[in-house]
Amino acid sequence: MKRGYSESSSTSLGPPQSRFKHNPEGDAEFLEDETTKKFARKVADHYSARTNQTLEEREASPIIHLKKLNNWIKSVLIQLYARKGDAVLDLACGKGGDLIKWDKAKIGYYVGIDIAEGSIEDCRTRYNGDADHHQHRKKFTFPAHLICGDCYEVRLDKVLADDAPFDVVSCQFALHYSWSTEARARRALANVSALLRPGGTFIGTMPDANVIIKKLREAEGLVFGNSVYWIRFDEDFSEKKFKSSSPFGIKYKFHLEDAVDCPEWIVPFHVFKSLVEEYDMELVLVKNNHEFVHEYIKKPEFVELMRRLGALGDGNQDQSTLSNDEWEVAHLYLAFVLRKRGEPDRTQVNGRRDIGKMHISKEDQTSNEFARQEKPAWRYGKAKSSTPRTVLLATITSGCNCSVL
Ligand SMILES: C[S@@+](CC[C@H](N)C(=O)[O-])C[C@H]1O[C@@H](n2cnc3c(N)ncnc32)[C@H](O)[C@@H]1O
Repeated sequence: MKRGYSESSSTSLGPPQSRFKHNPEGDAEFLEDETTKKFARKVADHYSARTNQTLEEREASPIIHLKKLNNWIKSVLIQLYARKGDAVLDLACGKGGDLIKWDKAKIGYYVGIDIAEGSIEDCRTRYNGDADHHQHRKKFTFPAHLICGDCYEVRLDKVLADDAPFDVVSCQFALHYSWSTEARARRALANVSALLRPGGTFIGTMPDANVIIKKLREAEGLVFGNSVYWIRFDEDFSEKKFKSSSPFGIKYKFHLEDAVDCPEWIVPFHVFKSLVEEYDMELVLVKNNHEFVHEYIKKPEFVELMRRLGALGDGNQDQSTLSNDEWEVAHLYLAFVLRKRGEPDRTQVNGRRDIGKMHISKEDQTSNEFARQEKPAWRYGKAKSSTPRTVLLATITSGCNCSVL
């Protein structure tokens, strides 16, 4: 496993695979139609255009407490599942907002990938010591490799052959962007599975389909929301029913003040759960973010972190706290933990916890809003024909603490 400096490079790849069977070694090209590409670009452009905020701008955000709450949730996941020396793959890493969290976990190596060029550039700046944000911050203790590319289209096992296997893969608030087609959803999971070591952990946060569909069904029309967000479904879904044969491509427009304004896709969790099993991963934990907060806020180490982050005020003079509307947005998301099947190679594991202790409790099973419709079980859709293409990935590599580019 390479952990030091390697040259920047461009890689041209065409993602292979059968669409309907897990076939990691398959080499048939799968192709995306123009609409899929257009939406992936729309998402990339949206995030790319979001500039870094100053500390003052950030504090003035109408969703500042929600941002802090989300950071707390991600920190808890990282503290629970990352261990000293771990090799970490951060899929859809964005501007590197989790770099400090990984540093606190004392990881040994970090690879961050995002489709948005602007975000990867901001991530690089942050890693190298951004003047505005981390003026007094010490350098990160782990070497990093940053890549701009589409994690849901490209075969990352080829791109990251020298970096794998990883102990932890993380995909925070981003996996649902892969659910625009079955091929992309499969590519995302095939990438995670191929890059995790046996016994390795996949942690993430994504929209909770059950909550969103329930809200849609309760709404008068196809739009619902509050003062900080709205969600709008297309007319195609005016009956608010979803065919069990098509669990992919259920698109809605998501607007979150000062954060998101782009197309997103529903991830029916029970389909997700059966799909991850095809890719040799098993569910360890799933909790709606409300439940996640209620559970982990009870633990002394995480209460203190919450106080420091200030999502619920600092317990002293600072009376400001999460608004009801921000709390409603938190309900739209869930946190999950998956484990790659197989026995970890103990000679290569960096003193991590006994993973045998993890289990799925009864409460971890989410209620299934989809089951209310007439066809309870989802089946996977049929393939559409497609034409060949290749994908360019630009990679930026940094050695131990050295600035890059
Ligand atoms: C809500 S942001 C989350 C960023 C980061 N994970 C965090 O928690 O701060 C979603 C991220 O997903 C990235 N993204 C969306 N589609 C992607 C794709 N196909 N490949 C890689 N990144 C993608 C976006 O560019 C954006 O940075």
